[in-house]
Amino acid sequence: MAVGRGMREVTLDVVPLYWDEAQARLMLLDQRRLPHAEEWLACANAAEVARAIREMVVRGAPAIGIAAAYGVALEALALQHSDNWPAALQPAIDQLAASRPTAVNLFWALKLMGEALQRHARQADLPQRLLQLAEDIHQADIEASLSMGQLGAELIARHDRHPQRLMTHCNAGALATGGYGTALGVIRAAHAAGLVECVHVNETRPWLQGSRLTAWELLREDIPLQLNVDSAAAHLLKAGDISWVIVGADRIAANGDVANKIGTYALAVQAMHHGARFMVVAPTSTIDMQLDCGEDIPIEERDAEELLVLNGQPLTVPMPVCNPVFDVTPADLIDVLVTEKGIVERPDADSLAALMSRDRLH
Ligand SMILES: CSC[C@H]1O[C@H](OP(=O)(O)O)[C@H](O)[C@@H]1O
Repeated sequence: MAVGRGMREVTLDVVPLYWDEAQARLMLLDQRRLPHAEEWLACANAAEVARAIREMVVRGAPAIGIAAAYGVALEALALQHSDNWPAALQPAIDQLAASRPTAVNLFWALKLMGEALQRHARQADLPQRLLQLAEDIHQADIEASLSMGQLGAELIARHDRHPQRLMTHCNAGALATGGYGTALGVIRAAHAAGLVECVHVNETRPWLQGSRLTAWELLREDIPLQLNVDSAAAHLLKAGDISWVIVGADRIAANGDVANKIGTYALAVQAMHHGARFMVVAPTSTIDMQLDCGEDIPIEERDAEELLVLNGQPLTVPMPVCNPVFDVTPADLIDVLVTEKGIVERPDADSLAALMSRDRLH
């Protein structure tokens, strides 16, 4: 899939979801099966999309928002001849909103779809308009990732033009977005510019987004990596030869605090202590200007089974479990935020407000 309206053509090796025009279905690459199998799930309505989000068939803040947008379009196509059309769509939107609580992109996309629904409620082609909006949201996300990749790689080059050792956490790659990726988008662009000696990939327990998803993406493109257990990150940073820790985000509060995969906060403290720069890469659809600070971000708790069972096999015996799957990194631990609207050094409330008032760079 080649993309890039008015931008350099980039071939996207991995796209985690697409609209199947012939079947009128949303196709999702089942990320629970990767890297061992590439299986696609066809979604016919909003309930199936909501379940796929909840069960992490599709995951990653931007990808969740895009999938939810297609979910609204799917439901509109299914309900367009029902009695109380288009009011009948609201339960589906509510069901999608209830699928996962932390990634604000989900609510951002549903808000856009809801506004379009109101604006075009009396149009006979309302379902087609909603589908076009979902496709536009998807395309805009890909273009945002391409822009952020370039901006982040140029920033890395400004600090040091030699090949460098980088570290990433979880999966903020093509699989977490509409394609190309946020943190991995920067790593892809940096690798293309000859700036990557090695990517240290944190396995990211318990769901293993690093060892199963990020590693799968990097191996496919021959981007050099080394996998490590999460608890080795501090030891690796202590050696002093990792120049950047680069991560994605699920929700960024108005003061610059960042919610991301559990373990990100510890990584930011370790990076600060050992002199590695900390880069967060996220489209502005991840910024929640309605939340003053990170302590207000809802943190998802997932099932105990994620810690106790792996691939259907018990890892240990049943016991009480605490499984928060996100944490909040205070803005003062973040060296730079890369968005499609530009770069913010040392993000805070003022610089984020200024960023959000900017137009997109291109
Ligand atoms: C580009 S956003 C990716 C973001 O989402 C991941 O969470 P999950 O796999 O639970 O959806 C993780 O926080 C990544 O940084």
